[in-house]
Amino acid sequence: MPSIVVEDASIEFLVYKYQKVSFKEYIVRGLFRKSLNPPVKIRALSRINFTAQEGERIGVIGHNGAGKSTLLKMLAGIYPPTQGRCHVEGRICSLFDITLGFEPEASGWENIVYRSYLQGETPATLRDKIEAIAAFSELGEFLSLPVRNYSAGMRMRLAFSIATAANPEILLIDEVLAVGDMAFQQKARARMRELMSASRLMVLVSHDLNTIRETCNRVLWLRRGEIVMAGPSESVIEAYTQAMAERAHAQPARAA
Ligand SMILES: Nc1ncnc2c1ncn2[C@@H]1O[C@H](COP(=O)(O)OP(=O)(O)OP(=O)(O)O)[C@@H](O)[C@H]1O
Repeated sequence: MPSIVVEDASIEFLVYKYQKVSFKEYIVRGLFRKSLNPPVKIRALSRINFTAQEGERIGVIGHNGAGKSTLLKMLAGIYPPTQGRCHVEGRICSLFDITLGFEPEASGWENIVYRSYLQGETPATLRDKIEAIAAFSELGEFLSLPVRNYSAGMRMRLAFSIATAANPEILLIDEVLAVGDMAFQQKARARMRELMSASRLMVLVSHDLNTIRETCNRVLWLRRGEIVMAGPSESVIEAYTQAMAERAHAQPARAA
């Protein structure tokens, strides 16, 4: 049975202020015996606790930089927690950063095969799906060409067609994807809806509160890496919108 258990999990990133240290900086900082490029700690998630079981549809909301994508990446196993524990049981499909990691010199067909294997397909299961993936992408003859020749939209179509062909137990989605042109977007939205209703556990990050309201039964509201509130979608969204309204109201007053 798919499940998620997150216990006291935190994630910290160490970032360096400068990508390169200029000669001037080298001299000035050397003069004052300061470290040339000291690392800065960014605490993206702080002591997160939550569990999710089969049948749950969890929405994650919050301001820019609140830690939503980091939470999703932790669940996908991309960022392990630097403290605490994150245990996810079940086959995962991650719908974010989907165009990363294509083999540019390989053809569209070859990329379908490589990626599908990474998603857990076997030669036997892929045999039944490969034509459907190709047809959904509508890339036709282009599938025989190296992916480096594709436009950004074509790459997105291919990535989306492959990623959504999996039958995951756990679906992790960051924002609603804008994929390809208008006609393809309609098709993609329908495919997303099918996937969402077929998945047994879903976590959706979005700024679109209507989408969250329509799709999720539980919501986590994050602020500066912490959970401010967790509970039934309607009550968390209401509290969040109220906090946003108060904030918008307070800002002009402060500026005045
Ligand atoms: N790979 C990384 N290296 C360093 N810092 C990072 C990294 N990824 C995220 N952060 C930092 O972690 C914090 C949370 O970022 P995150 O992308 O999770 O926020 P978010 O809520 O998804 O924001 P948005 O709504 O803008 O997409 C930010 O301060 C960000 O700068």
